[in-house]
Amino acid sequence: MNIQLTDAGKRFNRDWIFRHINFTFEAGQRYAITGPNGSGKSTLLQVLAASMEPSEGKCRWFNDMPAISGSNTTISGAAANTPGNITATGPAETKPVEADHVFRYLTYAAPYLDIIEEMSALEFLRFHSSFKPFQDGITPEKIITLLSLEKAAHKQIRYYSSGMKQRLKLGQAIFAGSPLLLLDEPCTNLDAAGYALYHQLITTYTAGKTIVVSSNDPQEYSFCQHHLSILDYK
Ligand SMILES: Nc1ncnc2c1ncn2[C@@H]1O[C@H](COP(=O)(O)OP(=O)(O)OP(=O)(O)O)[C@@H](O)[C@H]1O
Repeated sequence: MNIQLTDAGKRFNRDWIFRHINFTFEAGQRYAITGPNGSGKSTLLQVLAASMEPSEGKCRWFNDMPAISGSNTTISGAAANTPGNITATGPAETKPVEADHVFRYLTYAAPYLDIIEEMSALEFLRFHSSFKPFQDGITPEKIITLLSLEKAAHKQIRYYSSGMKQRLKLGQAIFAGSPLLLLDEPCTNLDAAGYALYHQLITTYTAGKTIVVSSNDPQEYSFCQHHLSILDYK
């Protein structure tokens, strides 16, 4: 997934959060959006996710993945070209993606996005995979093991600690087959072992994905080749 911002700006009421961003997020590359608290990192991430429209300028998306394999089962009526897996089966092609369809191409983990706490982790992952398939060979059971959540697999998520919930959020986002991975403060509530797990999962399971991390913590985005400072667009 390639994302192009052209003279993009966002304001809430009279306050401009950022302005005049001309920037392209290239497919398969890793980006950090940095800046102090309240500077607009999460707002920009939401614009990239098409969950928020820019107030001026444009945000455009292009799917330049190779042709896609994998199941396309969905609960939201997604079209047949919904990404089911990042496995290449044909030549690459570049197609614009409508803002309304961008959600089909991404997964997003953020402190302000809720998970369904009435479900167990296993139920939640199975539910999620019914409309956004995981990568080839990855099952909900395997994810539980990789996240070291075996003992709590059947426990309702509402009884999870904050760090366990964050592991689950990361697993749901990272193991998906979709080409765009958006992470807002991905290590929130994680301990040292959680940080290590995060880096191991990024290293092992995100080949070919476009990743954008919004963060103040260099440990969260140490693998990103490109940095975009929000303060440069005030
Ligand atoms: N829906 C909204 N309506 C009005 N103002 C908003 C809204 N969302 C965010 N803001 C304001 O926009 C500014 C940027 O917020 P944002 O959450 O993007 O910052 P951030 O850089 O991600 O901060 P942090 O590092 O604390 O997470 C803040 O001043 C915030 O109060």
